[in-house]
Amino acid sequence: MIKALVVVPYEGLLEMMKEVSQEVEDIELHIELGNLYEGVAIAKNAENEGYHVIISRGGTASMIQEAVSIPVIDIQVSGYDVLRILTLVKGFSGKAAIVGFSNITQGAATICKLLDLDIKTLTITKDNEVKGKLTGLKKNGYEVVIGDVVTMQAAKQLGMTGVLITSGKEAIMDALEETRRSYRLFSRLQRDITLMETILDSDEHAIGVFNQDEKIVYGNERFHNEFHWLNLDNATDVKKLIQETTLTNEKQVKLLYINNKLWKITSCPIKDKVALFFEKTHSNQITTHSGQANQTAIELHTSASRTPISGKSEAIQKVLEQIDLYGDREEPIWIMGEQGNGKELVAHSIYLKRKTADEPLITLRCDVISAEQLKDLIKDDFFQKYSNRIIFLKNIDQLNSYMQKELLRVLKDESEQKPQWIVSSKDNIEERIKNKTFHRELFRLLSPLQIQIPPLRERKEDMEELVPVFISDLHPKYGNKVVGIRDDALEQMMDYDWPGNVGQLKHVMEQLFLESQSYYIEKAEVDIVFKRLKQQEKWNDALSYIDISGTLEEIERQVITKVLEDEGMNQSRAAKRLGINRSTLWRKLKE
Ligand SMILES: Nc1ncnc2c1ncn2[C@@H]1O[C@H](COP(=O)(O)OP(=O)(O)OP(=O)(O)O)[C@@H](O)[C@H]1O
Repeated sequence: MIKALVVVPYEGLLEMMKEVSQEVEDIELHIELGNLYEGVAIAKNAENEGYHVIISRGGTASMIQEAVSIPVIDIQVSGYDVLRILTLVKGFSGKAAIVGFSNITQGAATICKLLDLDIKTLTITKDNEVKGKLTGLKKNGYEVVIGDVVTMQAAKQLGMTGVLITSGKEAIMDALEETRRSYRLFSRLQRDITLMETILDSDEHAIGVFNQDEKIVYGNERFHNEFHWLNLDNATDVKKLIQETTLTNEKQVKLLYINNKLWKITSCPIKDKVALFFEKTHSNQITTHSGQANQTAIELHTSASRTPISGKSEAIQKVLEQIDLYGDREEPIWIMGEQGNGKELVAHSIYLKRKTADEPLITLRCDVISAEQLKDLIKDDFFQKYSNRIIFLKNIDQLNSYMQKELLRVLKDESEQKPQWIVSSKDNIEERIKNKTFHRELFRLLSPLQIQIPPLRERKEDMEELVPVFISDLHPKYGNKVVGIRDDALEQMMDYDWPGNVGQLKHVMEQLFLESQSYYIEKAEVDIVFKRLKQQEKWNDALSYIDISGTLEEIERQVITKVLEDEGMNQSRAAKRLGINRSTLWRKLKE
């Protein structure tokens, strides 16, 4: 049974519709009175309530059509309706005109022409145009206006005679026939759409279709599940991809990192829209490794760091030459050096030399990834999938022996093509191989080319270049209050051993920059920061003896014991340092 809502703009039609509804059996007709905006509001509700079709008339029908997505049938003004009204107005004295939406005026104009009647026809596109048209007619001596409800209302306000074109039964029967036709067509289309939607919803890709303003117009179930938390409209990389696809009108494939996840996105132009297919790999499940807040195992650098490598030492000059040389080759490169020594920076420089297209550098954080995650990646053929990419295995020495073996299996698999590898590790790797904590074969396969970066303490002259570079790097962030460092302050810095190397120097420079009181960083300021640094080191040292795998009480006990030792077993001094009184300290030791 077809469920139709009839929105009638005037009462007479309501009565007639009620009469007709008694006669039809295949359409369930619900009739409501409502003109223009009222009618639209009623129709919108009906759509939500599951009506199949809406039937209305004139301007109200046109406005409803704009507002709903189910079929809207217009009770057309029939030739009989116009003839009926023209016969009526023939008896009127005074000039007459027909004013209304095109669905009323078009037919009327033809009939007037055929019958050679002197009746003017004026077409409106919006209800608010009626008043202006009628005012003009009145000025030109017209007294009678024929039209829809909206025309009647305006005529009344202007003191003109308004004649409503009412719909006869023939027009209503025609509309019902049209309702049946539209319903059949619409249900067939709806069935096809439902089938297509079901197919798209069962696809394992997340699919989103965007218009040229980068606004989403369709998303399959997967898309909404994956991205309900993400306002994709604002993801700049996605926007860029849509713009590029629109511009080139060509299919594009990109790896994008959206909210900590790696996606392979295929972007296709479809008429004036762009469809994005988001491919999910196991790597997407790689999120935070327990204990390492906010660190992801896979990082994607679409534009790798272009920080220039500074340093005038022979060691750094050699590194630069090696980057230049190895940048043109394809074999794996192993970069060795202490923590914070620029290994990642060197890896980025090599990537920038080697990359051929706009592909991102894929960094696998071996210090963050879990065995489970690595297994997932291998199972998902991650390394084969990205075999035309450059993959940076950062801190490879952090892999446990099981994970080393898994990786080795990938490397030894002759049947598959491999990505270009860049690897970084601490420089004690030979020692690790000797004491069998690192796999010799893995090292051999990944290190045909090697770059060794000596620690900063062995190339202190580099600090003369690094310090001003870091100061100028801080200007955009904190302003240009500091412009340099006093010679004696720099010397003081050079005396230090820098266990955290350039990364630590960079961090200390930031502290000095922020704390400095003048244009030049003074030695006294360096002293203060160093004092704090040494205190910190002492604590780190102490903490390194403390095993944090135990309960809070066990850890507390270890801290108390360490402080006590530090204070020569003097309980008063230890209690003071810990901010507790002596009896509490004593009690805690006894527990
Ligand atoms: N020669 C250099 N010139 C300019 N900046 C440098 C240089 N070496 C290192 N840096 C900077 O020092 C910081 C630490 O460097 P990077 O992260 O490359 O070290 P790493 O050896 O990979 O460290 P880790 O082993 O701790 O991960 C970065 O901000 C990097 O840009």
